[in-house]
Amino acid sequence: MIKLELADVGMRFGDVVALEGINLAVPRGSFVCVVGASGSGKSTLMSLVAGLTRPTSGEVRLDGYPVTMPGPDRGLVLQSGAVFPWRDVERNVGFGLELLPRLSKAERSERVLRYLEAVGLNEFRHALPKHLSGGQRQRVAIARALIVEPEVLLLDEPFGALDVQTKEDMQLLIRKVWRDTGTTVLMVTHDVEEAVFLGQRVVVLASRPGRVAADLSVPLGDHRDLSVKREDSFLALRAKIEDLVRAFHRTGGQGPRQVVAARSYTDSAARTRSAELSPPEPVEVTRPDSRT
Ligand SMILES: Nc1ncnc2c1ncn2[C@@H]1O[C@H](COP(=O)(O)OP(=O)(O)OP(=O)(O)O)[C@@H](O)[C@H]1O
Repeated sequence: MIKLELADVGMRFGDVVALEGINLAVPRGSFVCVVGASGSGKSTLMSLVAGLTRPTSGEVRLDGYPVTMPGPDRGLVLQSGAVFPWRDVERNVGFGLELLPRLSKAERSERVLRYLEAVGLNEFRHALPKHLSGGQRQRVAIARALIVEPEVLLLDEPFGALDVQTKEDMQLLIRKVWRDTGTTVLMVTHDVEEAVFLGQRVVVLASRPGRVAADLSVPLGDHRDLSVKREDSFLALRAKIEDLVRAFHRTGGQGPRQVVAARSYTDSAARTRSAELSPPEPVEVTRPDSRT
């Protein structure tokens, strides 16, 4: 059942420990969001899962096999919504299929059409990216990642640059795509509201070093519309997670005495029950080393 797994993953950049002892299992078909303050290692984690970089310790596994490089089994969408400016929408979306030579021309056309429709871009199929809005360009990037029908969709702050209205449209779109295709989604975002709305689980990263501080289930069911964001249970969970992000965030340069959380909190039991969640008590501790 486990699809994607990070086993004791660590990542150092010289003296900087970006990630340390990350253990995370993303089961097949699930939607997991990772949140954390700036510098907590979210993009580093995504880059490891995408296979763009290798961890300095531990292993990322997909279906039990180590991830060592990028592959069509993982579709990656970045905040920038990188698209080829010289290709029209249709040829941008169809790009990934060029790497799948076994498909016939008719199959390619059918798939391009299906994914253009899925992201609502059919009428823009012949437009160049420079004539699209930011949200439309991001739809192109999502369709291009989805069209190869990856095992796992990796979303790295994909809606970070969009206005609120477009962002919410995209959130609804990605939930629909997830439900319709049954793909596995791992998303990193600094937006806690977005993480709670989209995820079945929200993983909180502590910073310096990046590690899993909390892993909470979102007991909101899989059929959500935007009105859920105003419900008390949603607002309460959002507030708890925002408190956790704050509690586990360390800023540098403050000397040996820092406010950090004393222990990690992993609500693994909550993955199988819709239970009341309780955050850790952030406490003031004296760190043995003063390196920040
Ligand atoms: N190539 C690199 N070389 C050196 N340090 C790096 C490199 N990439 C990341 N880091 C460091 O690793 C830590 C985690 O960075 P990362 O970009 O993964 O955090 P993040 O949570 O994605 O931050 P943000 O939300 O600001 O994008 C930071 O301290 C960062 O300075």
